[in-house]
Amino acid sequence: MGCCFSEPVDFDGEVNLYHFDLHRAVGKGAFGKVRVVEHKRSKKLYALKYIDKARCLRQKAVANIIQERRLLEEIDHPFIVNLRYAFQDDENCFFVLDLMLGGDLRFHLERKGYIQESVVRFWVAELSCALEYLHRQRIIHRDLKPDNILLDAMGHAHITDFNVAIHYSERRLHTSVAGSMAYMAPQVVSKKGYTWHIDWWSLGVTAYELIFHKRPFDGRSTEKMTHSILKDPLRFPENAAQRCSEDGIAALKGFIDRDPTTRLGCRPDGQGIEDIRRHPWFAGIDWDNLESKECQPVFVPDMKQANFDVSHELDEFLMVEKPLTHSKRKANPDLEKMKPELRQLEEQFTVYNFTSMKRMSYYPHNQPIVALGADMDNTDRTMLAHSVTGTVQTIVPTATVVERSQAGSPMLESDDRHHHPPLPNGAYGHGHS
Ligand SMILES: Nc1ncnc2c1ncn2[C@@H]1O[C@H](COP(=O)(O)OP(=O)(O)OP(=O)(O)O)[C@@H](O)[C@H]1O
Repeated sequence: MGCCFSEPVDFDGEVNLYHFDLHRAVGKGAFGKVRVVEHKRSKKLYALKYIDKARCLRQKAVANIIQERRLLEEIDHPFIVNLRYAFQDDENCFFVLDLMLGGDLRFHLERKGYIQESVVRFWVAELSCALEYLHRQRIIHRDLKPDNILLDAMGHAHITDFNVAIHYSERRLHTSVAGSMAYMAPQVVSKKGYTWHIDWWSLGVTAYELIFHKRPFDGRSTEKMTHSILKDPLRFPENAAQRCSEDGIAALKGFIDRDPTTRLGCRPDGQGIEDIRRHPWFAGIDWDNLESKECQPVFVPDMKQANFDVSHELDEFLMVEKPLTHSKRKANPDLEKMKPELRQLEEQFTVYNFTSMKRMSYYPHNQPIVALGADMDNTDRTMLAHSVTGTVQTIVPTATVVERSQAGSPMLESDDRHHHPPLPNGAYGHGHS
């Protein structure tokens, strides 16, 4: 959808939606859509995630959005979906993120039925680098699962969705229940206190699910699920040997270890990544080239078809949902007259522009991390030509709609931020679908 606003765009002023051309919708989040955008001056492609302020207020998620915005500002890593710009208009808050045209792992799992061990091993290696980096930045993701891992057009894996991520400190353990139940570590569900070790458990559960298309712990109610996570022995399907090598099974057992002091990746000195690098499952990984994205991914997404659920844009096409349009901000909004949460968004969801602002760390001893750059290479541009062309008004679906099974809605029972009302199933969350 091109901009019909005739005034020239002020690229030297603060970044806003007029700096971008809007293309296809590629995903749907809890508070709005995700669509491909092109920066009008640099011609680079990004993903625009927009958050409907009114919906965000109704679901009492303002603090989460601001927290996500702040955390993303501190992060820049090759295997993380990095923030490039942030801004707001009167209706929405916007995140402009690295574009991932390869789809999320839930999509691929549903499409394929299960994922080959060698593919999962490669992703786990890349994701291990990202997790080690996050933990060094003192961030716990808390919601690692196939839905929150996105592939770029080449097939490299990236962590996204920092909705319930938090900073940790050595001084206290967290007790809030946050994340998606099936992937929660025993230390989360038991409420006895946890820190960054929990992300390695979730990575293990994710890898298990991708290989066997089955989760290791399950239960129809919160109680049964909690019991399963705390007590059920880790079992593997009967045909496990056909899908996974002994080294692979050993690595899964290493990550899905109830004891965080012996869990793979969790050495007390923070050097657990060394144990992963040395683990026989990863023997074939060239770790030095891996982090610089010089290793060829084992699975390359098929870019001739859409790697996302195309029904998202049908909502707009059929006018079920209002399409996103460029709109000018009201000059000088009266903060005094605003609802407190709206005012908080107005004041705290500040503008971010990676080209002019250094990555901020809220921890003084951490050096600011210089942005790595968000170059969209020619491969991505070609992919766009194949799969993301067209404007929202003229879009017709080009691929079969794949049913996405929900992996359990993310939930947050917060002592870290604010309280969220219980969902009908008794879990706590902010109404994610
Ligand atoms: N950077 C990106 N590039 C391409 N697609 C993306 C990108 N970010 C998100 N998407 C797509 O949009 C979907 C929703 O995004 P995301 O999970 O970040 O939203 P959310 O509001 O946090 O939603 P939820 O918490 O319900 O998962 C993703 O599952 C993915 O398919």
